[in-house]
Amino acid sequence: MVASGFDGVERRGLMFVLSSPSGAGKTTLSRMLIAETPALQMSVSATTRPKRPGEVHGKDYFFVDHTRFETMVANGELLEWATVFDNRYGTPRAPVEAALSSGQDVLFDIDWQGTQQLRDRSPKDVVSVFILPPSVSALEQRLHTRAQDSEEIIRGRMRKAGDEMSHFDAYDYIVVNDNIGIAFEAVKSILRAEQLKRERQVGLSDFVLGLRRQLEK
Ligand SMILES: Nc1ncnc2c1ncn2[C@@H]1O[C@H](COP(=O)(O)OP(=O)(O)OP(=O)(O)O)[C@@H](O)[C@H]1O
Ligand SMILES: Nc1nc2c(ncn2[C@@H]2O[C@H](COP(=O)(O)O)[C@@H](O)[C@H]2O)c(=O)[nH]1
Repeated sequence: MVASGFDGVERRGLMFVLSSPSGAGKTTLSRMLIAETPALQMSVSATTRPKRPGEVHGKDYFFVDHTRFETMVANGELLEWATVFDNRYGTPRAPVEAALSSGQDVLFDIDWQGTQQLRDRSPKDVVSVFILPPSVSALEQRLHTRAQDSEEIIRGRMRKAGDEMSHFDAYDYIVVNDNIGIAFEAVKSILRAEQLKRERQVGLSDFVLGLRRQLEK
């Protein structure tokens, strides 16, 4: 729990999840959120996919081989895991649990399968946002502009975009990422509103009772 700034009022950390078809912009939005919200911790996933140019082990992902990934699964080291685009991806459990128990919010950039697993485990603590592209042509253009995947990989990701998008209705919020500034403001507002939800603020009853007592004096 973390103090909310008022005597006796504390807040439980929440799990803020962004999902989207590949290229819709969740990594970009995640980086913007982390840069502007010092108290928000990014969950760094483990993956068996090859490192892209510029990616840093331990910052963008923990790049591991299949054997290590399966060991992490067998040892219960992952909070959720899934196969996405023929690679394995999973969320290391320990840093997330440490952050949440100290009242810190955690940001996840994970697919629909992982979101479902987190929701099944902690339905009250998960806030999920699905990011949609403004059009299919914009999505394809973004994957090309990012210039980090081969033509074959881009084609594969475009083929699977429809399937990923079909899960939009399991999410709490939907944001269309056309203008990045507007999409960022929308995502930021969702996070702020969810942080202020009554049920996340522990000790409110006593706080209000204290205010009422002062009024009765
Ligand atoms: N609103 C936007 N307008 C134009 N380009 C954008 C916008 N949002 C993101 N981009 C660009 O689109 C590309 C893909 O974005 P990003 O890597 O954030 O997508 P992603 O959803 O995280 O993809 P993946 O699931 O493959 O990791 C990047 O080059 C990014 O700069
Ligand atoms: N279920 C999980 N999905 C994850 C995790 N980390 C990333 N992802 C998703 O994989 C795809 C592809 O990512 P990319 O970096 O290779 O482009 C994307 O949808 C991510 O959200 C995870 O730990 N669990």
